[in-house]
Amino acid sequence: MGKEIFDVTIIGGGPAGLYSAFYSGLRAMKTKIIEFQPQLGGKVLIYPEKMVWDVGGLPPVPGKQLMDQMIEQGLTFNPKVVLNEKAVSISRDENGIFLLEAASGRIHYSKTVIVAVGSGILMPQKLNIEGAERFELGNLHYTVKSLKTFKDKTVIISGGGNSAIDWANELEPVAKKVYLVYRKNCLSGHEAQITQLENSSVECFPYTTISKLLASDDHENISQVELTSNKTGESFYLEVDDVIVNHGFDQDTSLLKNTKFDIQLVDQYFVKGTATSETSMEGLYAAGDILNHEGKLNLIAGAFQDAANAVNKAKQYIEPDANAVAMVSSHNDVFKKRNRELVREMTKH
Ligand SMILES: Cc1cc2nc3c(=O)[nH]c(=O)nc-3n(C[C@H](O)[C@H](O)[C@H](O)COP(=O)(O)OP(=O)(O)OC[C@H]3O[C@@H](n4cnc5c(N)ncnc54)[C@H](O)[C@@H]3O)c2cc1C
Repeated sequence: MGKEIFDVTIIGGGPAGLYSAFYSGLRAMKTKIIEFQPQLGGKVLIYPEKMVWDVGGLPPVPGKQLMDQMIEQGLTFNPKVVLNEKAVSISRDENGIFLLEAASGRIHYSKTVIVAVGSGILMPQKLNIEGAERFELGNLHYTVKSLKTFKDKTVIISGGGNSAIDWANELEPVAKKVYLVYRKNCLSGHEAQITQLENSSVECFPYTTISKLLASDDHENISQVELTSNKTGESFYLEVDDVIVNHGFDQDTSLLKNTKFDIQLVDQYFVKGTATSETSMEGLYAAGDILNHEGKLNLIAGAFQDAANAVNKAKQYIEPDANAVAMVSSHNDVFKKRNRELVREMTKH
């Protein structure tokens, strides 16, 4: 089978990658997204229940809804989406075509590349207890997908960082009882969140670790946890309905280090680029949290701007006579047919 060459291949399916895919379709380029996770959404997958206030033009919106809308927009022009695919290195052939090698052994061919890998591949640090993984389909959670799941439940949260504290505070009014266990004496979170926690009914166990998980009769769920004090070595048991673990994330940032040409990096990770998303390699652009430049805004709003700039540069790289920027959507012919359908729908009632 001949190799299929795309105009733009975007590595990373978070906000920057998704908006790049939308904009690339808008500029009529053949587009592919490669994403390691089994789903699109990027870091927003970590906070589906948190309210996001600072995306321009949107009233406060839960992360999940924002993510769903970004995915819908990103897929407007039907880019090819390759999930469960880890890009491991980038090289170029003698004709300047980029070769993206994946862990699966596949090679993706592209005229241009947009690196939108955010903070790299994030995997939650798992509970270090033998056999714990068998409860992951039951009541052992590494993220809070929906607060409702924990309504009137007895929940234990393990972790002393920002997210663990946030979850404890958010679950306190929803759950029957919330316990928080952490290895050290102090919590490392925002002052206001810690004060809220201290004034709540959340019961905290410092210097404590979950040392054992005891299964329910069906063997699928945890019914009790054994907690051990790091100071005295003494153990005790708590009956729980759910266990939430937030021990941070393992980060795989190897892609740019394995890349077969020099890309200028900042702090050995971030791509040193321009305010218009160019990197030190022609034809290769960056967008979102991975990009570093003087005007960089590490927000979703900033990712959108980087993405549009990256796509505009990619378009001109492939077609030097193309306009530097795309027509605004209200005047853009590609939306004419869709607008007619939308107006018909809006005026139906
Ligand atoms: C808890 C939390 C709350 C936040 N709240 C807000 C907020 O309220 N407002 C706001 O504007 N911002 C917020 N942010 C920041 C915002 O989420 C990021 O700025 C945004 O997600 C960056 O998007 P991105 O596409 O650059 O990167 P990411 O969202 O990190 O997406 C990168 C994607 O690339 C994939 N990837 C990485 N390496 C590879 C590889 N080698 N091969 C294939 N795929 C790969 C990853 O799996 C990931 O899906 C928050 C962040 C966190 C952690």
